[in-house]
Amino acid sequence: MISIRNVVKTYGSGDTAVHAIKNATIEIEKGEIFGVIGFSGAGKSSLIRCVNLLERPTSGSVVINGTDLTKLSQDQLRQARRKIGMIFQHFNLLSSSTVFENVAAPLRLNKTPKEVIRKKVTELLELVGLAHRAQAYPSQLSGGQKQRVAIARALANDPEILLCDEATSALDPQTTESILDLLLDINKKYNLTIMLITHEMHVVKKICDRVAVMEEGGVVETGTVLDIFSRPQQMTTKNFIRSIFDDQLPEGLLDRVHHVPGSRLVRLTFIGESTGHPVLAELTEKFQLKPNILFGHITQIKDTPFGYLVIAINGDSTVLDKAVDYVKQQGIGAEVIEHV
Ligand SMILES: Nc1ncnc2c1ncn2[C@@H]1O[C@H](COP(=O)(O)OP(=O)(O)OP(=O)(O)O)[C@@H](O)[C@H]1O
Repeated sequence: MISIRNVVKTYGSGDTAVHAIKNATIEIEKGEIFGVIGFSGAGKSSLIRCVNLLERPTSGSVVINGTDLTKLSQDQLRQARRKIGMIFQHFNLLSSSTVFENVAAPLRLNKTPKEVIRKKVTELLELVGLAHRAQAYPSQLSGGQKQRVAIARALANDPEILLCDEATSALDPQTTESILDLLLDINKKYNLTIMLITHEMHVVKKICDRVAVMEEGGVVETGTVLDIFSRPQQMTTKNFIRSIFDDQLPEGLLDRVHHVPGSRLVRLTFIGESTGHPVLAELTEKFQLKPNILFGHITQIKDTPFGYLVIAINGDSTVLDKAVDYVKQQGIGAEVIEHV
């Protein structure tokens, strides 16, 4: 659906050149919610703006449904962009137009008949829960309501793709939740492909199917959100996951574990059904171990329960090896993070 191939974006030239995207390749499937996460300056905004050519890549291609946008004429590009809606962190609404007129704007540009516009805008405002504010002006709305208007406007031309540039970064946590729920809703209802950029792992955890992690202009890791949470490879990814659950154990606690010879610290990860598995009881029953829980967290990644436990076990090393293997056979991730 969206193929970002070897995209490079350099601003300026010579000594002052900024290499915002060094070489990014991402494939996004139809109907998927794909997140790009990275710290400030990683190149996320530049990347998402290259998808609809708000920024033209310095090299590389952006292929949407088989068409390379970088090869289109201005007129063809205008046509192609109709199928790509976009929302922004600061909403970008027309302040002197009503909510109705903001949503109608893209349709008026296409010279859509008045009656069709009235019907479509009414439908969209109902979808985003703002039918009763059609005659209000943006200044009379809350941030969440403004973003709802922006979403309605982005959907006016029945796009196949919605690009979200830090769409919830200016909103409080509760409003963020409701906007993310709305995005999930429209993704399901219209099988809309959504690409979003964010610096909040919470956003990725709640709505994304897959995620790419960006660092210094490059994509350093890509995978399903469950994979990324259960087996993060890069330090940046681990740091983002720590913003959701910080498994750094306090020094004092580690010291105590370090004083018990033959101890192992094991990180267990439970996904889906395995969250219901009484594995600690089994370690006691089958291996006569006495697991000591040092850290635990259970959460939901999109629709799937995800649990995370750090335990200390000690005993004979052959028994500990067998116990760890047994846990893995039960479909539970088990990674020995420290031997004492
Ligand atoms: N129009 C521009 N002209 C020159 N440099 C730019 C421009 N836009 C972005 N940059 C630079 O490109 C790099 C990547 O910026 P970009 O905004 O894409 O990153 P980001 O990950 O979205 O960061 P943030 O979350 O802070 O917006 C930064 O060093 C930035 O200063």
